[in-house]
Order: sequence, then C-alpha cells, then structure tokens
Amino acid sequence: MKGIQQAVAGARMAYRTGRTRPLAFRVKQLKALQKMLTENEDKIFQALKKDLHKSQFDVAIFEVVGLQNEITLALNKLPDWTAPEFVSKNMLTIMDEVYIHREPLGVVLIMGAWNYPLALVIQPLIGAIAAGNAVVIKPSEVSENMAQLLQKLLPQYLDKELYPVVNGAVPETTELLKLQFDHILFTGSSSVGKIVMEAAAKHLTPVTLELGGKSPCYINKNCNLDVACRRIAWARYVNCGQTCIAPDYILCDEGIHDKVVQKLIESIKMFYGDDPQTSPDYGRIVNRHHLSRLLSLLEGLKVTHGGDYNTQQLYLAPTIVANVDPNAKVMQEEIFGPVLPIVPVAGAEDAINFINNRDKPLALYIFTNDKKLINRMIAETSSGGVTVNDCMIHYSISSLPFGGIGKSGIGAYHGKFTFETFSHRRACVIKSFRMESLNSVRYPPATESKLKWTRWLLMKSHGSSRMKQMMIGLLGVLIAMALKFYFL
Ligand SMILES: NC(=O)c1ccc[n+]([C@@H]2O[C@H](COP(=O)([O-])OP(=O)(O)OC[C@H]3O[C@@H](n4cnc5c(N)ncnc54)[C@H](O)[C@@H]3O)[C@@H](O)[C@H]2O)c1
Ligand SMILES: CCCCCCC=O
Repeated sequence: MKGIQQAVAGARMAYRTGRTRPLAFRVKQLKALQKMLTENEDKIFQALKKDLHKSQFDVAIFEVVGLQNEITLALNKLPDWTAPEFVSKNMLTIMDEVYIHREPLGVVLIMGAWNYPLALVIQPLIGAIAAGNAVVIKPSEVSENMAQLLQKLLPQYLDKELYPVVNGAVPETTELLKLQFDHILFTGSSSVGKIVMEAAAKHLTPVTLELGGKSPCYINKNCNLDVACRRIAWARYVNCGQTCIAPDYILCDEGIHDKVVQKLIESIKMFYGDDPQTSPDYGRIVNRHHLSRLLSLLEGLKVTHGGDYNTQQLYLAPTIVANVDPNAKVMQEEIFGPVLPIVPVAGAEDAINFINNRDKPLALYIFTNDKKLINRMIAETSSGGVTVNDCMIHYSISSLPFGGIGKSGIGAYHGKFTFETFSHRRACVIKSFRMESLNSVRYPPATESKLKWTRWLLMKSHGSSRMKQMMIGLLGVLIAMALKFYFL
C-alpha cells in the first residue's frame, strides 16, 4: 500500500514541476502512446485473447482503431483546444481582454473496466494527457493479462512519474480512493460508482462516472426485420455480450415477436455457425463468477435458443429468451452477457412507458422506418445516447459526447469532450490601467445617474468578432470620454 501512496505523491511532485504545461511535451507523450499501440499489437492481442478470447478482428475494431483515431484527433486539434477562447463582453469590459483559458486539473485518476480493458483505460488517458494532467492509471484486475501488460508497457513509453500504473483489486482500489485527486474518471458498475463518488466527496473531488444499466431496444412493426435483427444480434453477442452499451433487452410489437426470434436465430447462425463454441469469432465470459451470475439470471426461464454452457471453457452460448415476463430476474439487473430477453409490447406507447418506468439507460435503440415515431421516442424518453436503426455506433463518433444520465453515469468523454472533462475552464479578464473613467460610475458616492450608466454598461453584451470588437472599442472610447467629463 505504501507503493500506491508513493506513486500518487510522485505524480503530484512531477506535475508541480510544470512539465506537462508546454504543448510540445503533451504531443511527445501522445506520440509515444501511439507508438506503444503500433509496436505492441501482438502483445495486446495475446493479452486480450487470454482474458476474453477476443479475436484479432475484434481487438482491432473495438480496442485499437478507436484509440489511434482519438490520438490523431488530439494531435491535430491540440493547438485549437488549448487556444484562448475569446468571448463576448459587456460595455464595462469592452476595452479588456476577456477569454476562457483551459488549464489542466492536476493529478487525475482513471479507473478502467475489464470488458474492453485496453480501450477503456487508454481512451480517457489520451484526453487527460492532452489537457496537461498527471494521471494515475488503475486498470481492472479482472482482465489480469491486460492489467499486467499496461503496467509493463506504459512506463516504457510515457513519463514514468507523471503516469504511474497501479494494479490491484478491491483493497488496493480502496486505498487509492482514500488519496486526494483533482478528478476521477471511473468506468464500471453503478454500485461501485457510488463507492467512488462517496470517497471522492471526502476531498470534494469531481467525478466522471461511466456506468452501465439496462439499455432497451425497441423494434417497431414498421421496419426491416432482417437488417434490424442482424444489427441487434451483432451488438448483443460481440465480446460475449460484455459491452456496456449492448442492447440489454428487446421490446417488440406483439405481432412481430415470433419473426424477431426467428431472425435473431438466423443471425446467430450466420455469425457463429451451428456450434458457437468452436467459432473463432465468439468470445468467452471473463471468469466463473460472472458465468454463474449469468446462469442464475436464466434460472426458472424457458430458454428459446442457446443456453448451453461449459464452465471449464467459460463458454455460454448466444442465448435468446422469448416472451419474458417484465418481473423476471433477468429484467431486474444489467445482463452483461450473451443473453437476450424479448418482452412483447402493445406498441410504441407501451414501449415508451416501459422505458420511462425504469432507470435512465446508458443507450436506447429504436428500430423503425417511421420518422415521426423516431422524433416522438427521442422527445419522450431519456438516455445517455440513442442510436436509431443500429446499435452501439454512436460510441465510435468522436464528435459525440459518450456518457450516461441518472444511474447510468455522470459526465461524458470521447474526442474533445475528454479534453474538456480533464480541463478547468478558467475565466480570464485582463484589464489595463487606462480608461478609468469607464469604472468611475461604480465608485461611491452613489448617484442616480451613476446607477443608470452602470446598468447600461453592464447590460450590453457584444459578440467577439474582430470587426465588432473594433467598432465597439471606438464606441467605448467615446463613452469613456463622456464619462470622464461627467464623473472624474
Ligand atoms: N459506461 C461505460 O463506458 C462502461 C464501459 C464498460 C463497462 N461499464 C459497466 O461496468 C460494469 C461492469 O464492469 P466491472 O465489473 O469492471 O465493474 P465493477 O464496478 O464491478 O468493478 C470496477 C472496479 O471497481 C473496483 N471495485 C470493485 N468493488 C469495489 C469496492 N467495494 N471498493 C472499491 N473498489 C471496488 C475493482 O477494482 C474493479 O476493477 C457494467 O455495469 C458495465 O455496464 C460501463
Ligand atoms: C462499439 C464499441 C463498444 C465499446 C463499449 C465500451 C463499453 O463497454
């Protein structure tokens, strides 16, 4: 435990040297991270294969490509993101420099989850480095091979003091959370999210909580069922269902229920063949604890498709449970595995009520051709993100904020939003000693006429374009001269 304290104290000391401030330093670290990903592709793949039986294809598209894109984006945009943002001002400050300066928060903690154990650590790390922070990195102990690999690789490429990796399970995490950070980004369950937030509150540390929950998927009768079921099956069963934004359950119009079941089964067979256990593209459950948790969700249910498992191999077949009672256990907690319950509903109204009667989800999926219905469902429900006629792809768009709402999370990241999450927006006003007459109206002794002037000067708000600034500047000089005449 002493090592944990030393790592955090070391990161703080290194941060205080100021070496993260110059952009050139941040660029160097981001390029080193890029190099780490390209030079260690095979080691990354081997670790993910051992932890989760991920295929090379899935490692590339779900873990690595997104990170490379995010690094490229940060490298290209860093000068823009860090430039002072000049903002509109009132007449009282018309001659002053008024802008927002993004400054690093300090020493931040990033805690990753085990299901995408590379991406969920490195993606927030990119924005935290870009914003100029020191970062304590805590990979999930559950994907132990990736946790060890990150502890070995990151110090070989990044500044060792500024970006220490702390490995360990609950006791180490508990110890880590006792220490003071300037921000914590946690990815994991809502229950541990509460523990993190409570620990952070002791230091008044702000948090970003990337949590989970049950993401609903509504299939309306007016849709292309072949395409819908293929896209849903892909999202539900990739990584053996262990994806935070996987469609957790289907709500479908009663009349199409049986067709949906049939087309989902066709998609499963198309993807993984008749025996998914032998498919190189089908993953594994991360450990026995999670496998038995999933099996307990199926207890007492009539399984429509799949359901077979192999404890030794941590295998659970792509599973469908049709006509599920909303009160069944499988509908009470996030599944986070390859099980897909289907709940028939009377129609869109019923689906909206079903969704709104539960916690706000991380994602919502809607499958329909009906544009009016799309707008209605977006307007009448709430979720972290929403994708229509597909699943999960909102995650891959860096220009969209990724995060939850209510129990599915606090805050968001990805692309510029990560940079913003790890930056403080400092309000800056730079005045000169000139134009004192503009200020004279606020000094005692108070008079009716000073009050009128001050009101006017404070109320006027002006745009930040260069031309406008010059015009207003001229006006400012004239007003200052008039005020000088009156009050000084
Ligand atoms: N929103 C997202 O981006 C996202 C991504 C991946 C996973 N998730 C969610 O994460 C959950 C599954 O991930 P998980 O199993 O890693 O989550 P988890 O919350 O069970 O564990 C996360 C980490 O918290 C620590 N921890 C566990 N118990 C603790 C305790 N009592 N005190 C202190 N620390 C403790 C452990 O070190 C563990 O690695 C799912 O709900 C999933 O939806 C969300
Ligand atoms: C489309 C990629 C999904 C990765 C989601 C991370 C959460 O589990």
